[in-house]
Parts: sequence; structure tokens; C-alpha cells
Amino acid sequence: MKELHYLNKYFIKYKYRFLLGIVITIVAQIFSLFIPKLVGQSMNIIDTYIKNPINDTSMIKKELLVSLGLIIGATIIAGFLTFLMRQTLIVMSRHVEFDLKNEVFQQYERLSQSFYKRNRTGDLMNRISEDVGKVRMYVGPAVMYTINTIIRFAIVIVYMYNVSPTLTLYTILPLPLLSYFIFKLSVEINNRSRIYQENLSSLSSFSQEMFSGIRVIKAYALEGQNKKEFNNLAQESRDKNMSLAFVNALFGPLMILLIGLSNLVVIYFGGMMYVNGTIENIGTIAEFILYVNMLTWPVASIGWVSSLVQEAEASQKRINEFLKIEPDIKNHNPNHDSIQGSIAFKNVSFTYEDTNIQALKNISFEVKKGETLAILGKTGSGKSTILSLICRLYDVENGSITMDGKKLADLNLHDLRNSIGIVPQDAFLFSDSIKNNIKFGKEEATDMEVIEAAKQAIVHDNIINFKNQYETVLGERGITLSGGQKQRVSIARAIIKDPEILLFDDCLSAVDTETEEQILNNLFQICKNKTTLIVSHRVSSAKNADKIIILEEGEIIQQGTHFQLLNREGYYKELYLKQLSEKELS
Ligand SMILES: Nc1ncnc2c1ncn2[C@@H]1O[C@H](COP(=O)(O)OP(=O)(O)OP(=O)(O)O)[C@@H](O)[C@H]1O
Repeated sequence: MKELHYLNKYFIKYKYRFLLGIVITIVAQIFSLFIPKLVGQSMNIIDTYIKNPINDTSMIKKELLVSLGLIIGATIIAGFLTFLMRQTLIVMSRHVEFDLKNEVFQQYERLSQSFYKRNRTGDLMNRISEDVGKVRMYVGPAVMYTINTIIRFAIVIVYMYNVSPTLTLYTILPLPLLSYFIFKLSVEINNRSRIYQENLSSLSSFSQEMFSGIRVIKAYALEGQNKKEFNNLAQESRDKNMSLAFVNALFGPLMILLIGLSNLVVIYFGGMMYVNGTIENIGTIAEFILYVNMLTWPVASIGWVSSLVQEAEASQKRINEFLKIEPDIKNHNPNHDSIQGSIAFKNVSFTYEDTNIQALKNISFEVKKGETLAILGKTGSGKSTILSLICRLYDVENGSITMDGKKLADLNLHDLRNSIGIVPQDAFLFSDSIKNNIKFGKEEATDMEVIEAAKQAIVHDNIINFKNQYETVLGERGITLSGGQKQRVSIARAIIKDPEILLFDDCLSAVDTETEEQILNNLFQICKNKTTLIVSHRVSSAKNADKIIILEEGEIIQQGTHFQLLNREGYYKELYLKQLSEKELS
């Protein structure tokens, strides 16, 4: 139960609802307990008539009708109160579920990039859906049935004891057995259901990946192979489900068997006691049979609830592990910083912890506010890493990175990231309208601003050719943009933000050179007062920059302006000549 203590704060938060739920449960139990008493009384009326038959039965009929009316009344009130009990306690658990989901999600948002590399998306999704769902079963049904059981037990046993202590003892004797069997069965159901869930998650991961890669699958004609793999997984899933269905099917009959057993005990011992005169009224037996039936579910629920608590404990443990993780990148400065955009790297070396790859070696350069720096180099030479470090997705341990003369780590993290507009290499767009995708950079942007940004990114003409224009939905249920269109929407998103620093990570690779030229001309105007870093493989993207650095295996091998570098033998000149001849050829 240690891990579940974490949830106490939610019980405190919803204490009034919780207390109300307990009060309603007590009142509901009291009303439901009138019923056996009234049934017992009715039986006694009949018993008295059988023992002393009279001609005028109208009195008996009247008494029976009154009893019947009272039974119906008590049943309706008890039913309504049970409904209210669920409305308070189960609804409270839904509130806790909502709060906990939000808490986990907020924690996900806080955590750094490295966390996402260590954990699989499926696991993250499971925490927020499956695990939170299991915890809710503890906060809701488990707590509700425990309260219900305790209250019902306390009241019923007192009632029964007052009527006949001996028969009470016989009645409750088989109940621990019932609870034990139900517990064992619930544990087995949970185990099999976990195995089935795991299998189901492999099946859905496989399908999800297949749908995402459907183009490659079709192009390589791999449908048959995939079908076979899917079939195997689906068969496994079916077998697991059947084994789960088997134990599930035992639950009902086992309950009925054990309830029947308890009833037999009451009938047998109650009958014997009636015969030898230990109990006076036959109605007592009927009353006890109803008590037994009222007790069996709460007793059975002890077993079921214990397995729910076990499950919830395991789930909360996993959730707590995530909630306790501190992000690697923390904000050390609560005060606001106004960022100008002068960036300086001094002897920066950087190694990715997980892969142990040294991406940067002793890098030093400076970009002043309003300047443009182009970074060129072979693939894997460390260009994107420089941009990641500027966004403080990782902290450096060797060397220093400063912004406006202040260490990056000493700046307010939110202000730093807010001052940056980044266009990543793999332009990610959300399954939303084009307009909202662009507005992601500035939520309050007007339609005019959206159109203006799209025009600057040379994607406006493409957008207005779509049937729904800026309202066109992208992604799974919408249209698929071409690589170049995606890149340009992503550029528009950065432009609309109007940040102090713009970082373009090889984001023109999928557009033709003519469009590239147009975009670069526009960017040249937009970026006049902004610090701009352009990562590229093309000289055309770099030639107008104030400074160009060339990276090779994490080291700067050349730096200077376009003309300075053209006058030196080396990577840049070779690249220029190669790309020039390619252009001439085309
Ligand atoms: N998130 C990461 N975790 C671990 N290693 C990484 C990560 N990102 C990059 N690397 C490694 O660091 C090195 C530099 O990668 P980086 O992405 O900075 O190169 P790049 O010059 O931008 O390459 P490209 O031109 O192909 O985009 C590579 O060897 C890469 O495998």
C-alpha cells in the first residue's frame, strides 16, 4: 500500500465528496437491511395463520400488503441511495483519474529529450491510460466496496446476532472460504488479463507501424509477409483471450455455488433449530437467507478488491517512478530574461550520453545579434547538435555556451526557448488544419499574419490550391503534404513567431533550387535584425551568410565568409564547384 499513499492528496482534495459517499453508503445499508426484516415478518404472519387458521383472512391480507408496501418502499430508497453512493464515490474516482492523467502528462512535458530516448512511446502511453485506469479502480470501486463491506458487515452481523447468535455463527462460517476462492480467482484473472493486454499491445504496435510504413510495405510488396506476422500475433492474442475467458467464466458459477452452499447451511441448521425450538419463528430462517445473500457479495468483493489493490499498487509504483524523475534540463532562473540573440560557443565538446558518440569537439564560434551563421559539413558531423545545444535540449559539461554574455544554463529556460524559432530537419506537422499548424508558432496570430507567413515561406500558392485552403486538415485523416511543402509550412510556423533567433536545420533540402532562392531572399529580409543559424548541405543556402563554418567529425575544419572560403582550397570550395557543375548540368 506504500505506493498508493501518493493518492492520499486526492482523497483530501475530494474529502467532502468522499465523506458524503460514506454517509450515503451507511444510510443505504440501513434501508436495505429493512428488507430481510420485513420479509421475515411477512413469513411470520403466514406462519401464524397456518398455526391458527381463521375464516376472515382480510386482516392477514392487509398486514401482508402493508409489509409488501414497506418492502417496495425500502427497496426503492435503498436502490436510490446506492445510485447516489456510486454517483459520489465513482464520480470522485473519475475526478482523480482526470487529475492524475493531467499530472502525468504535465510531468511528460517537463521531462527532457533524454527521457524520451530511454522510454518507448508504448510505455509512456500505458502509464497514462492503462496504469491510471487501474489506479482509478482502487480509488473508485475498491474503496467503495471496502466501505460498503465494512458497513454492511457491521450492521448485518449486529442484526443477525440480535436475532440468533448461534445461527449467525453457522451463517458466516463458509464466508471466509468464499472470499479466499474469489481472491485466488481474481489474481488469476488479473494475471491472464495482463498477459492478454501485453499481447494486445504488441499487436497494436505492429499494426500501427504497418499503417505508418504502408508506402514502403506496398513498394516492396511485403503485404504477404506482414499478413503472416500479423496472423501469428493475432492467433497468440486469441489464445490468451480464450484462456482469460475461461477463468472469467468461472467467476459467476463459483459465486453461485458458494452462495448456494451458505444458503444450504442456513436452511439446514436454521431448520434444525426451528424444529428443536431454539428459534421461535420460521420467518427467522427466511430473514437469515436474505442476510446471507446480502453478505455474500461484500465478502466475495474482499477477494476481488484485494486483487484490485494489488494491481493498483503495481501501477502506482510505475507512475511514481515517472513522477519522481527530475528533468535533466532545469530552469535555474525564475526571473525573466530579455534575450537579444548574441551567441558564443567557447571550446565546446559534447558527447551523447546514451550512445557515447562525441558529436562536437572543441567548438568555438560567435554569432552577434542580427548576424547569420551557416553551418555546413558532411552528414553526422555535428551540425544539428549545435542547434540542439542552443535550444538547451542538452547541457554541455565541457566548454561554455553564452547568450548575450550570460551562460545558457543561467538564463530563464522558458524565455530562452521562447526567443527561438526552430525549423527542424524532419518537419513535424500535427494532425490539424494548415492554419493551426502555422499558428502553433503564435497562437493569437490573425488570419492575415498566417497568410503573410505562408507567403514568406513560399507555400501560400500551394495552400490556396487545396479545396479547403488554410482549413485543410493534415495527417492521418487529412491530406499528405509533399516533403517540400511540409518544410515550408514548418518555416512559416517559425517566421510567424517572430523570434529573436531563427534556427533552420537543413529545412530546404526538399525544395527545388528556384524556390530555395525565393525563400532565402525572403528570409534575408525577415532575418535582418535576428540572429540566424542555417544548417545546410548546399552552398546556395550558405553563401549570403555573414559567417560560414564547416564541420567534420565534430570539429570546425574551415570558417570564414563565402568569398574567403572560395579562395581557400578545402571542403567548401570543392562543394561549391561540385554543386555549380550540377546546376550547370541541370
Ligand atoms: N539524440 C542523439 N542521441 C545520440 N546520438 C546522437 C543524437 N543525435 C545525433 N547523434 C549522433 O551525433 C552525431 C552528430 O549528429 P548530428 O545530428 O549533429 O549530425 P548532422 O551533422 O546534423 O547530420 P545530418 O547532416 O545527417 O543531419 C552523429 O554521429 C549522430 O549519430
